[in-house]
Amino acid sequence: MIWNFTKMQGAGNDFVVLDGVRQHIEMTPERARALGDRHFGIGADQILLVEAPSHPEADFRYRIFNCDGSEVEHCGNGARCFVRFVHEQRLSGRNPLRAEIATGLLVLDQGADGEVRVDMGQTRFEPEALPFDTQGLASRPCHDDTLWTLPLADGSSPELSLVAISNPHAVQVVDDVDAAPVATQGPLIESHPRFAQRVNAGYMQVLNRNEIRLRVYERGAGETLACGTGACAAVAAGIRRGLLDSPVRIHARGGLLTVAWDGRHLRMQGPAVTVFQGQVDIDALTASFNSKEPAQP
Ligand SMILES: N[C@@H](CCC[C@H](N)C(=O)O)C(=O)O
Repeated sequence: MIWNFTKMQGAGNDFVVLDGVRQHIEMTPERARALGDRHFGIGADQILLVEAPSHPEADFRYRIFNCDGSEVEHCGNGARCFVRFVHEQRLSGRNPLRAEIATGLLVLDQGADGEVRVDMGQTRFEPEALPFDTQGLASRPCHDDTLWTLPLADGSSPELSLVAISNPHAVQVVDDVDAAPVATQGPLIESHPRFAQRVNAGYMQVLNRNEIRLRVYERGAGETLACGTGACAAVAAGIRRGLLDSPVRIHARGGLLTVAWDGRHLRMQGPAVTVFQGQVDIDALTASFNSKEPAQP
């Protein structure tokens, strides 16, 4: 079966975007893994699927798959690419657009400058929202936030802010984001058994009250060049810790995002770029991906 696709990126966080309105797309974890693979597939951090909505107030349903095949609740950089895709493919001329995600409705607006602004929906901070098992763990109040100390197998014990932007985030503050142990400690946090649905691990360096540097080890994708929901989580955590004031400029390795927070709504702004379009034989691709040698231990 041949699928048309579009390759897109938002601040270097890259996507394969599929129109599931005009073509029949049956996504599976195996197909998402094959599409996302950087050697056997097209290569992407996430696969985005645009479908007809089930919610009466939504224009489209927006589904997200990590490159490990897991379907997830939200993707901020992907949300901006979703708007550009819908407009460029002439699926709709509406602006703003309303997109249905697993946890509710997003409102997305493309400006004349090409930047897309997203109202990121509900934000929660209580451990059950991620969920995170706090039993027996040390914590301390920090301004309006609660920091949880999580002992890890590498001997480190980061102090984490918990934020759910529909998807789960654990954010820590570091002195120098370039020296942060993202590649080694990130996976230990991501798959820690206290996070029953795994977690995105954020590392934030505060430059001043309106500017941070950020790296994120993403659940199901590893470190990406930028993470939109991670940026929102870091800003909310930084404001709750008393370190930041809205709006905040976020320097990720792949580009610049801006996030504003009024205590209720998080609004994110940033680029969304089409890279190329193509066609893929999904059955042939999945078969060749599945025939590769298993990774050596
Ligand atoms: N890159 C994304 C987040 C994608 C989902 C995330 N890895 C998860 O599993 O929750 C973004 O821009 O927000």
